[in-house]
Order: sequence, then C-alpha cells, then structure tokens
Amino acid sequence: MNIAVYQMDIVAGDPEANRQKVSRWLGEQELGSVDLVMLPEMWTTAYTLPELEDIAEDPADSEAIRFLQEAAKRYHVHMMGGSIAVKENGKVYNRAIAVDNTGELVYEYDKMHLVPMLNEPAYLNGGREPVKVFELDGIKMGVVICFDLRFPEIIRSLALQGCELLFIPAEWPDSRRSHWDVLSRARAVENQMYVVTCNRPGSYDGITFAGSSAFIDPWGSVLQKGSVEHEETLRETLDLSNVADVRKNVPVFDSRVPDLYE
Ligand SMILES: O=C(O)CCC(=O)C(=O)O
Repeated sequence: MNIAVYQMDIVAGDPEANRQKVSRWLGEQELGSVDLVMLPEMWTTAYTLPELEDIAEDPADSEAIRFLQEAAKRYHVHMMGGSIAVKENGKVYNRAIAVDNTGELVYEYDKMHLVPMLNEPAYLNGGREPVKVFELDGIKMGVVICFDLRFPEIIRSLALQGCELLFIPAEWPDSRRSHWDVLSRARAVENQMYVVTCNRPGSYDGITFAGSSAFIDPWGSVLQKGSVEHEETLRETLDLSNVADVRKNVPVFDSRVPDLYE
C-alpha cells in the first residue's frame, strides 16, 4: 500500500483556509500511484479549544467530511482524514474520519483519552465507543489519536482484532517529542504492526509541535521520518506481508497468557 502523509501546519480556527490548503496540496501531488492519503489531528481548526463550541461541525452536515469524500472520489485515494472537531447532541468530540476511494465514510472514532495537560476535558467529550478495526483493500487498519498513544491497551485491543496497520494523527508538542518517538516505535514493536503517524509542525498558543511524522514497520524500524519544524510530504510503500512474517518469527500473540492478566 502506497501512503502519502501530509505533515501539515494548520491555520488556527479557520476550517475554510485549511480545506483550501489541503485542496492545493492534493492538486500539487502526483497521486497516481498513491492508495491512501493521511492528514493530522484537528486539521480543520487546530487546538483552538475555547472556539470549538462555535466552529465544530455537525457531522450530519459537515463541510470537512464532504471535502474528504469529494477528494477521495476525485483522486481515487482512500482518505485517512486525520481528525476534526464535531458537535453532536451539543457535545464536542475529536473525531477521526476514514473515507474509502469511492467517497464512502468507512470508519469514525472519537478520541477517548482527553489530555489533562491541555485542559481538554473542559472543552471536549471523550468517545465512549471501543476502537474497532476497519478494512481497506483487504488490509485491517485502526486509528487512535495523539494522547491515545500513551495507552498500550487500546492499541493491543486493535492488534487482537487483527490490525496490521495503525494510523496516529496528532498535534504532539515538541516538549515531549522523545515520548512520541519512543512510544510510536514501541507500539509497532509490541503489536508487530505498521504504525504511520502524522503530526503537525508549527506553533499555536505558545505550544510548538514536534512534526516527526513517521512510517514504522512491524519490526520497529523507522522507514521514514519527517522533520521537526517544517511542513512536508512523506511517501512510503508498505509491504503488508511483513506483518505475518514478523508475527511468525517472534510469535508474541501465540505466547500470550491472557488468563493471567486480563
Ligand atoms: O501526550 C502528550 O504528551 C501529548 C498529547 C496531545 O497533545 C494530544 O493528545 O493532543
């Protein structure tokens, strides 16, 4: 599977400007051989938490979701549309969106772990639906969002559902970049899956973000990594047969003793 990650700097609080930005970027790419495009966390708004109450979109009538669906059809690519702020029944959620290359919405996930360091619980509601794998081109995939990376149990739950490829859209700060690097590799090694991350660079409201988006293989090798400071595009072709090979060579899943710890 050929994947293009847009390590995008985000215009704060301006969904229209961000849609235009992604639209321009898509138009500049040679997407002929690309199967899937990935965007970062909250790519329409950035972390403008106090404004989200007003600018989060109704998911039943969302410009951002329509935009992802139109882009998927136009370029014939699956869209791992990072996450966007949505408002449903008066509550704001940080929702990851996956759209297939026919424009069909195939999976949504509301970030369940809210970040105390950012006072997120004051502005957002945590998702209450367990994570599930979804399938594109016969590949089992999962998505978790940023802070979720610190909770190995949510990612193990995806692995136990057969996940081979995990996406992590993020707005991870540079001050904790070492955690981002170590934990995303650790999740790939312990779950023997590909991990593809898309983290924004740039700054907002006194926080500088870490960039460092990456493609990590099921052995834990970093195939490619973005810069810390700059916007950029990362592309990689993943050979999904490596997942089965690594799981065969180091049979972690056959060696589990869940009765003793679940
Ligand atoms: O866990 C961290 O250090 C960063 C988390 C975060 O910034 C987020 O989830 O948006």
